[in-house]
Amino acid sequence: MTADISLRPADHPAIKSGKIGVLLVNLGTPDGTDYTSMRRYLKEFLTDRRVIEWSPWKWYPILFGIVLNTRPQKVGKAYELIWNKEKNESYLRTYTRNQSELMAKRLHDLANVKVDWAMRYGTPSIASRIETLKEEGCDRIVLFPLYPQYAAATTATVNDKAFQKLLSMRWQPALRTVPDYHDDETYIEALAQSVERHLATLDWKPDMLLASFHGIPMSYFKQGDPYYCQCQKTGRLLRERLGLTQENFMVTFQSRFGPEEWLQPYTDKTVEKLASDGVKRIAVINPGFVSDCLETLEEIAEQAAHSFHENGGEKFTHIPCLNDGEDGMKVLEKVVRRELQGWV
Ligand SMILES: C=CC1=C(C)c2cc3[nH]c(cc4nc(cc5[nH]c(cc1n2)c(C)c5CCC(=O)O)C(CCC(=O)O)=C4C)c(C)c3C=C
Ligand SMILES: [Fe+2]
Ligand SMILES: [Fe+2]
Repeated sequence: MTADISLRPADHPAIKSGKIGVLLVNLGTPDGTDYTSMRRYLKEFLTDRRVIEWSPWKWYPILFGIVLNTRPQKVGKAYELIWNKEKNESYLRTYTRNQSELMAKRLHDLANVKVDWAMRYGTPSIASRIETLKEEGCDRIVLFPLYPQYAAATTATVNDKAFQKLLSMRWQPALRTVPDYHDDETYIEALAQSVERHLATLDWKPDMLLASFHGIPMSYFKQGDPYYCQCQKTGRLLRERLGLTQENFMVTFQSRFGPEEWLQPYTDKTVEKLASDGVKRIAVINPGFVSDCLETLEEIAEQAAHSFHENGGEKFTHIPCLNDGEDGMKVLEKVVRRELQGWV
């Protein structure tokens, strides 16, 4: 039976439709480096149960009693060192916005597609961007968590947040979530070329290349998170493509948080040990980060470099993330076009 359009009340809202949205989502970032902005950001981040899986009964007294009183100042100072002063924002935000604008240009042949970006924590929120895409007529949305390797703490929490928004909508858009692309050949090639191009600008060659990924607690891995295995595979494919061996290439894990055991080997301890063992020249790449951010620019390019030199190392270089460069955009475009199949 077809609906009788004459039954439509005069005040029934006119709803646009027929378009497809592509929503790029990265982790998030504080709006400023001041205490209040940092605290707001960390509170949203660290109350996410996909990130901290401890029961709130155990975690909240520590979070609200200690962490949120001390960490905002400490991390705010670190953010200040890597703040994009020209735009007054973090680089993660700058790169994510640029990726969205560049993606829109690259998809110009698809007239019905609109591209936008959001952050899991902070602004612009996933809910606000889904709302806008829907208002603009998108009844289908490709949701792209910008993580090459799947982790519940990153990919799943982006998906959760999007579906949570859909819970409140009468006319939901169809939602497609983008899977990981940890072994995609365009991605591996882009990483390899970024290493080769960067090393060609130096007048020295590294004795060791570290591929440093963000860590997760070991318990998350034991419960079935595929993240560790995907990082290992990305690392192996990159090593093979670069023609390196296990003597001069290592996968390590950084950014430990809290007292638990995290994935090992730890990047900071490895950097110290390599220097103490007499390795003089190292390079570090962060294949799991689509864009440079606090964890790459401060923790690796600043802190790890400092610790390498303190312990007797001589040359340290950080290879930038793919960011909004041509090769990185090619990877993101390939994944998006693959996921748009059947819809365009
Ligand atoms: C238990 C805590 C954390 C888990 C698990 C975790 C996993 C995880 N994180 C990223 C990527 C990023 N993390 C970033 C910052 C950051 N991460 C944590 C904690 C966990 N992350 C904290 C508390 C912070 C904030 C800074 C700090 O207080 O140390 C960022 C940088 C954001 C920026 O604005 O620059 C990224 C990116 C991945 C990929 C991951 C698991 C796979
Ligand atoms: Fe993190
Ligand atoms: Fe960190």
